[in-house]
Amino acid sequence: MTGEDLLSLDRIRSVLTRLEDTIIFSLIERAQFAHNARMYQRGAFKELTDLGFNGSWLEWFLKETETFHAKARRYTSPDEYPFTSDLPDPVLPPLSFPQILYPNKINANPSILSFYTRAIVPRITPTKKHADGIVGDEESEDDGNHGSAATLDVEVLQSISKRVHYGKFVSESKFLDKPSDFIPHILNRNREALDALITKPEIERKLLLRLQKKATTYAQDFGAEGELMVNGKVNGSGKIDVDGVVDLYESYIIPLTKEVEVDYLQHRLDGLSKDEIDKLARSK
Ligand SMILES: C=C(O[C@@H]1C=C(C(=O)O)C=C[C@H]1O)C(=O)O
Repeated sequence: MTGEDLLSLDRIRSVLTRLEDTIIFSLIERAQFAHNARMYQRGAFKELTDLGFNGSWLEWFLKETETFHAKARRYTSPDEYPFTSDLPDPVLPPLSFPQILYPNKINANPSILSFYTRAIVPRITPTKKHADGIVGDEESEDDGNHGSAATLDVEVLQSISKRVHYGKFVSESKFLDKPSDFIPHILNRNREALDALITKPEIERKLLLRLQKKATTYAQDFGAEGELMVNGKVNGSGKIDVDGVVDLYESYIIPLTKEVEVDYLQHRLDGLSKDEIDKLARSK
């Protein structure tokens, strides 16, 4: 596949569509376990502070998992971004990937980790509604499955991270399609104009409709039995908060993908001479 094929917007969008399934299925799996709020609180596990690690249980899981994956050269791939900083070098020589993206250091994972632990996990995990109708408190919302739940959290986070950072490929594709549209706004550092250029409302609308259908179907066909609270009421039919999946995309994943697109474009001319920029602007 040539660099041009790899940057085909249709091909890139088909990868984004496929990642919807990965994200939904990993959310369904995570939703089988309790919120386990302690897992996201720094210093909540004495076993970790005794080891000298002051982060949360999930941050420790990410560090341990990503340390191994880094040694296996996972993060030399242009579509893989770690949540953990200061990872070891790969034990294998890096694979040679075609240089498709313009060199950049954009990593949106801190934002992804924050919205996932604060807004998504509490919403998609079961809230026990006790016989007296009182929703469970933090203590009762812990099923002790801290290893299984964190393993699934890492899977969800890795799939959301891949999806959001694919915004770089989207931006490179749109930029090369019409550099003259973007260059004036990059030079003027006009984020608003760049955001308007990359935003495709119809694509977003169709995506959210498709997502609603997928999440409903998958939840009915693949979710485990169980009553979950959705917006404060027991949702006996669904096995995952379908509205929560759509909201995840509408309120977090799409806006963050577009932020990555604009961040990428803002640095797309870094290091180029005036002549090189003028040549790009004249090309299309
Ligand atoms: C990803 C794209 O860019 C933007 C972001 C989208 C998203 O995150 O789903 C969808 C359309 C655009 O507003 C695209 O054009 O496909």
